[in-house]
Amino acid sequence: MNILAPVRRDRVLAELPQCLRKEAALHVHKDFHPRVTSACQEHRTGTVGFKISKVIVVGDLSVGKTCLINRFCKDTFDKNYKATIGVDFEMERFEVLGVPFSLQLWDTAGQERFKCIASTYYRGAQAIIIVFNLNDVASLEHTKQWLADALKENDPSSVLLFLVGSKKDLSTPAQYALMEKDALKVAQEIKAEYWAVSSLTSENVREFFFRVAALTFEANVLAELEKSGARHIGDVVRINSDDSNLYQTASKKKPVCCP
Ligand SMILES: Nc1nc2c(ncn2[C@@H]2O[C@H](COP(=O)(O)OP(=O)(O)OP(=O)(O)O)[C@@H](O)[C@H]2O)c(=O)[nH]1
Ligand SMILES: [Mg+2]
Repeated sequence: MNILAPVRRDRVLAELPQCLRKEAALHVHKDFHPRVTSACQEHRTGTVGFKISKVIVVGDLSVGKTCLINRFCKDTFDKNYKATIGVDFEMERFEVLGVPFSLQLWDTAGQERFKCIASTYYRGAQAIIIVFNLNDVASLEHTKQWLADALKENDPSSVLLFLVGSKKDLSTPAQYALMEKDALKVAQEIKAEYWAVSSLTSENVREFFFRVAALTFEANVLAELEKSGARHIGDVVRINSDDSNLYQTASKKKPVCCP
């Protein structure tokens, strides 16, 4: 008997959500990898349906990490700043191509004095979301350090990276355009997918988390297929091997940001 409540209707993904900017995307395929689609149709997704994927959210203090998670998970927004002390987490259940899939979203503290507690929770992440404030260029500059710290505890060759500009509602179109230019450069450098969101207005929040869920799911199923012997039938699974993968040529083994 399944004791878990059914997945909410608005957490069902039947198609691959698209990236925000093609210049800085993890990949630009229109659909899920064909091997993933067929594995889901044929119920060959192994343990993926039972797994919980860990996603960590890092970035400077007050950039809006907690608000971003709360907007998606609870559809709430608090205009008062309450610093996260250490870490907090939320569970989100999805259904992707008919397969249940769960994300554990770890909200970490940006304040220096809580950082050492928070960093002990970085390990085992399948995706890292680095948040900066679109109205504060220093917070963008600090993203590389946040990433370097998070990667010390994780495998850079398999973790998915997202660079998220927050508080989009506070910038004028001209200011946004300027900041976006710099942010796209950073995203390309660190091989992250770029997003811009507003937790106040909800702009792109749902689209962003759906993309995180979809890409994490896809990577999990491909890894599962590879593990279950895809190599034996001469059909090697390589997530980064397709032409339309923007970041295919550079090795992900050693990100630019890491010493
Ligand atoms: N206008 C606007 N304000 C926002 C937005 N997101 C967050 N804020 C405000 O920014 C402040 C900080 O937000 P938090 O989500 O608590 O920031 P945080 O990154 O979790 O901060 P730490 O927990 O200290 O690391 C709060 O006053 C929020 O109301 C947004 O999209 N638009
Ligand atoms: Mg917080």
